[in-house]
Amino acid sequence: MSVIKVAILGFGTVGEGVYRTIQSHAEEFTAVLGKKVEVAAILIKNKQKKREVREDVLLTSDFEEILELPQLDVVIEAIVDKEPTFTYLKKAIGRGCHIITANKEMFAHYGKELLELAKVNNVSVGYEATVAGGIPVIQTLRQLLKINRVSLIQGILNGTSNFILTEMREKKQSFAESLQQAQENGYAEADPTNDIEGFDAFYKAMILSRIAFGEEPDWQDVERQGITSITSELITAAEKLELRFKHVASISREGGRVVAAVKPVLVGNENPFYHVEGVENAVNVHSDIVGRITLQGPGAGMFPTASAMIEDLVYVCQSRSGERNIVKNTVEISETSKGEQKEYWLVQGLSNNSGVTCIDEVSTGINLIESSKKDLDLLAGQHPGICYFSILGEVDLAILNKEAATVI
Ligand SMILES: NC(=O)C1=CN([C@@H]2O[C@H](COP(=O)(O)OP(=O)(O)OC[C@H]3O[C@@H](n4cnc5c(N)ncnc54)[C@H](OP(=O)(O)O)[C@@H]3O)[C@@H](O)[C@H]2O)C=CC1
Ligand SMILES: N[C@@H](CC=O)C(=O)O
Repeated sequence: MSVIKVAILGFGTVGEGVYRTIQSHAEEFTAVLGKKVEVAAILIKNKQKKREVREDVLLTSDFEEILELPQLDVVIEAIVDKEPTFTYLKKAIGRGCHIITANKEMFAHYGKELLELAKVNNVSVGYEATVAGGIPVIQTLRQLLKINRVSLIQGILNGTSNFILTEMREKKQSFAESLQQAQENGYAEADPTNDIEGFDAFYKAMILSRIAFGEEPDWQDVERQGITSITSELITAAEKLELRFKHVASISREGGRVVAAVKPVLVGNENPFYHVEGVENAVNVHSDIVGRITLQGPGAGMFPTASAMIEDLVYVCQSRSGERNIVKNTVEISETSKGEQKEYWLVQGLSNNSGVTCIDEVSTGINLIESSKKDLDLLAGQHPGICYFSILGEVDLAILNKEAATVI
């Protein structure tokens, strides 16, 4: 029986998960592909560290040794940083290998080049694991995009942030304790700033934007905010309003251009994101024929991510070119959200004489207010201590037992 020879770059949470899954699901690969899949080599940084791999696997810290293997069909990349990753993958494509990556930072920056290069070299690129861990969102979007016109994508795209927010709320743990737990579970990036400051979700949003809308917004125009400003006090105040903090990326086409934002928002029980807890991610796709669909599943971790990569392994072995005939059918959403209309916000740090309509002081120094985004942005520009979070959907004001709003 012929064999598909694979190299895995990286043997951390993801790389080891891919290796172990290839061993544990050997029969399924053979049944689906009609060929055996064999890991020929693994690239690591630290050669002194003990790894549990078969003796016939080449363990090396020199990528050139991998390129020189007599047979190499697929390179599966699970290392960190843009470089040397991009260079390695270009070389792999040049050698005629299909490539599969989990590295969203690298792919958000260089995905376009890699896809073009792959096309020229008649090989395929799998990047399902770059967005939302184990959820097959990229394959689903590819499928949806054939006829449906997508208008809006919203997603909880970072497992670490969602895990931290859940732990803080449910277990009353501190931010630092919750982050440490996420790191121990293998969810966080090597530099967790990427998770908690929203860079990771931003990269994922840009990858989704390219698939769904055929283009990305200007990166400078994307509002990116992480979860570091969310304190236990804010979480408790939100709970009093029966709301939960979720870190949400949204991408849509408005006014002839693609717009995106990545930031924490508040959602109520009626919102599908309300019940997305722990390391789970979820992606809502709004499109004209099917309406709204929600995909939900584990957004990080060893085997969920390995699942996305080994499904890609089947995909690249069965297809012969990168991006095939995707027609970018998208539709504009109406321009109602230009920041003019009044919305509800949870705001911390307002001083008296702010001139805003306060519905209630939910906790000391934390107010529920009604304002347009434009006015609030203006106020925050004048008073940099203010932090504010928009509430998606309705707020049940009956919870507050309040007669009337006041201007403060
Ligand atoms: N963790 C997760 O849940 C998910 C992670 N990803 C992405 O997958 C990638 C890997 O993440 P993860 O497994 O968590 O990371 P880890 O830090 O657990 O592992 C990284 C691995 O890459 C190796 N490595 C790093 N840099 C180099 C280099 N320059 N040359 C050779 N080897 C290198 C390390 O070697 P050594 O062991 O010797 O230190 C290690 O084995 C990242 O891009 C991440 O964004 C995507 C989806 C989910
Ligand atoms: N650090 C990332 C890992 C998966 O992409 C996350 O927490 O979502």
